[in-house]
Amino acid sequence: SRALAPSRARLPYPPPFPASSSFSTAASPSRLLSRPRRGFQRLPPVRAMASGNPYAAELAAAKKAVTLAARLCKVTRLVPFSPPSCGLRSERPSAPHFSGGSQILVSLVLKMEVSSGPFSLVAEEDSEELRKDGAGEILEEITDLVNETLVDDGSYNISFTKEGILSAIDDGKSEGGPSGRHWVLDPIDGTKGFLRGDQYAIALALLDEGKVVLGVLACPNLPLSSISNTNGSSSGDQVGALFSATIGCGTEVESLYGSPAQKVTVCSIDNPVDASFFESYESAHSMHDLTSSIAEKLGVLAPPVRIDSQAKYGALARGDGAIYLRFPHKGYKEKIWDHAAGSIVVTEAGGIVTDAAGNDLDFSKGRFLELDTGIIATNKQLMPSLLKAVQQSIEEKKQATSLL
Ligand SMILES: Nc1ncnc2c1ncn2[C@@H]1O[C@H](COP(=O)(O)O)[C@@H](OP(=O)(O)O)[C@H]1O
Ligand SMILES: [Mg+2]
Repeated sequence: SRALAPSRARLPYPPPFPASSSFSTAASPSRLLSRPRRGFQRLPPVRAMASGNPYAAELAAAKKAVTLAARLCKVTRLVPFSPPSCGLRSERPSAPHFSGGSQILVSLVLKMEVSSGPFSLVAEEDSEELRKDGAGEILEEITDLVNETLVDDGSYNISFTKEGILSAIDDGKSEGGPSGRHWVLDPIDGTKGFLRGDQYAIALALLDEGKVVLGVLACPNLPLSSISNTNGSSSGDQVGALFSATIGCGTEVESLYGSPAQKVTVCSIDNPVDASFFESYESAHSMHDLTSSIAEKLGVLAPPVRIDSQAKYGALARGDGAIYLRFPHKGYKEKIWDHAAGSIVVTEAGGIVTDAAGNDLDFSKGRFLELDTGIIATNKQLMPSLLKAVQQSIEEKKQATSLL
């Protein structure tokens, strides 16, 4: 086992986990994990900056948490060929490892870094599958993934047992709501994109008294330069973008692997003819026929840019495109973790995010959003004509359906 780096955790060790038996100081046995070392540096210790940002400490913790989770999501494992004498090959753990591992890591880092008040996390994963008979191996592998990511970073002199890992994932069971502070996490948003090797995001937001006050989006496969007029794939460009926004302080983007943060703003296009729009890659997630009717009414000429996950909100926030349209099929209920971080990243960049009736999104109602039909986002100039086109297209679709 490896020597652990000296602790840099801001809080006294051990951190405030429910059961003290849930962590140990010994690293778990190595399971031949390896990760791409793109010149990873230890992430700086989190400290509140005198920046005039009332959520500076929370923002720094959130950025650290999603950056570590993004590293975990890039892990490959070295396994022996068969026969073993043929050496080792690289293999990716399966998707549940990454999603569970990402949620656990974010939960642990936030708990270690943000000490004020009770800890509440509204997140997608729970431990039900991991607690089942026969899930021992996957739990062990997730535990190793988390511990090795923490050890590699070197910020924390700590290693978690399986019970500590289960308890960290269960921290995500909060119902959120209108009062107090709640972290909101999608540990891997855009699972389909993740599985295809396309776009995905680790999306983390903070609700304070029912309002989103902070959001970070780690987009490990998103090019750092604009993806306008592409399908979100990189053509040799540097990938790995980290968007961050705090209420009243604007939106920034930086490299996930370290670069100075730069302010971003939505595009200033006011003629829809010059606009392009983002939508889900998956037609099961958003009605492509409806969005094509909206685009046609607006006079948008460019084809849709279809990419997975809240990377769309990030791309919109830096002006890669002008409009985001999302219209799930009837009966689908949106979850807050699919939009909380993305929405503030766009609004702090000067954009507007509403439902199809033009109402602001309300994140204070628990784990789900209550909204009218769909979600749209664009700049202030285009919103009035976009809303009109949306409502006309929805009306036409309703009438066509009622005739069937
Ligand atoms: N039938 C459906 N309609 C709309 N959204 C759906 C859906 N099934 C899953 N989703 C949500 O759409 C998200 C992905 O959005 P996008 O299409 O923009 O990539 C998924 O996030 P996860 O991948 O985190 O589960 C999931 O929450
Ligand atoms: Mg999601």
